[in-house]
Amino acid sequence: MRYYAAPMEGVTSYLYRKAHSRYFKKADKYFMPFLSPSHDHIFTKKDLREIAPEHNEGLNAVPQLLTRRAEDFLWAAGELKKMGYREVNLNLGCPSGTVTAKGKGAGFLGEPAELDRFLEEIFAAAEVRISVKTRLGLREPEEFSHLLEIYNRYPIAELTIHPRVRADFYRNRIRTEAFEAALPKSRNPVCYNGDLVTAAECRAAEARFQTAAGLMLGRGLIADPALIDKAGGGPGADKDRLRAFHDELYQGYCAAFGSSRNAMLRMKEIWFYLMGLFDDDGRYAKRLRKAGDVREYECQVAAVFRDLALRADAAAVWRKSDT
Ligand SMILES: Cc1cc2nc3c(=O)[nH]c(=O)nc-3n(C[C@H](O)[C@H](O)[C@H](O)COP(=O)(O)O)c2cc1C
Repeated sequence: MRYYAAPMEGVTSYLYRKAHSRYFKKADKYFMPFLSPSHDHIFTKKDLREIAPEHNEGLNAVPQLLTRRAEDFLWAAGELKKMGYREVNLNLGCPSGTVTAKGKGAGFLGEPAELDRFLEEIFAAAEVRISVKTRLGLREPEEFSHLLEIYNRYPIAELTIHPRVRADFYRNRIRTEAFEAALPKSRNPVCYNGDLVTAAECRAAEARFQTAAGLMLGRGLIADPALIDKAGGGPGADKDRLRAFHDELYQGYCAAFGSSRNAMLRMKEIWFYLMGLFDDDGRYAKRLRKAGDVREYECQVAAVFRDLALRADAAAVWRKSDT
């Protein structure tokens, strides 16, 4: 089974991809957090840093676009092709209110006729492979049968399905049975995404979705960066490897931001998930979260590595706070 790293805005930057692939089993694909191509067809500095080929060397990195304008998608896909990318992913899953209000991300799923026209235009003209990351619908999982009819009209390189609707955000029960029903009906290769946190869960998904082209890991992989190693029967991470990974990432952010404070804030996003791998009753996580300056942050990180044992499987600590 192929394992992919999910795009996570604010978490899976190019520095994250680089450090992850250096210390742990490389994902077969790393999907990048979305870029929103602007009407004036200029990438921002931040976008350029993410997609720079030299920042993604040696990785199968896939840029993702969030837009509902075919013209803007085609411009960005053309630029990405010039940079050497062979696949571009379309975001049809983002549930954020500011995104869906503009009919983008999961919001686009509520306008199937528009979406069909958009897909027709981009598939007619794009010179790169186009993959799609979708939810089951905007409001109801029943919307998916019509959406799948539309997807089946186009040669989608890979259709990643996160079996929730927009209204579920990233919480609520995952609708596994809806994914299972859709899998044989897709004419395009399908990838599963959602709530895989332990190696046992990954292996169960492999067994249950044998015809799937891949499994995409999001929060579970941030919580346990060795999850792909473990799913393949390999060893988990020890504290030394995790510490080296942490330090490389932290130092990378300090250098890239020119500010250790901003680097600390970025690292706290990662710790929100990564604390799940440590046997903590909540006290260390709280101290880390509350660290007000860099010295305090570094002390708390040292304490976590010194005092806490690693769990065999990461705990999905984010479920408690309903992210
Ligand atoms: C903080 C955060 C940022 C995310 N950013 C993106 C994104 O940029 N593009 C995207 O398609 N999905 C994004 N997602 C969704 C994830 O890619 C994934 O679909 C979701 O977390 C469910 O998978 P998981 O249960 O394995 O985490 C994001 C999710 C989270 C929690």
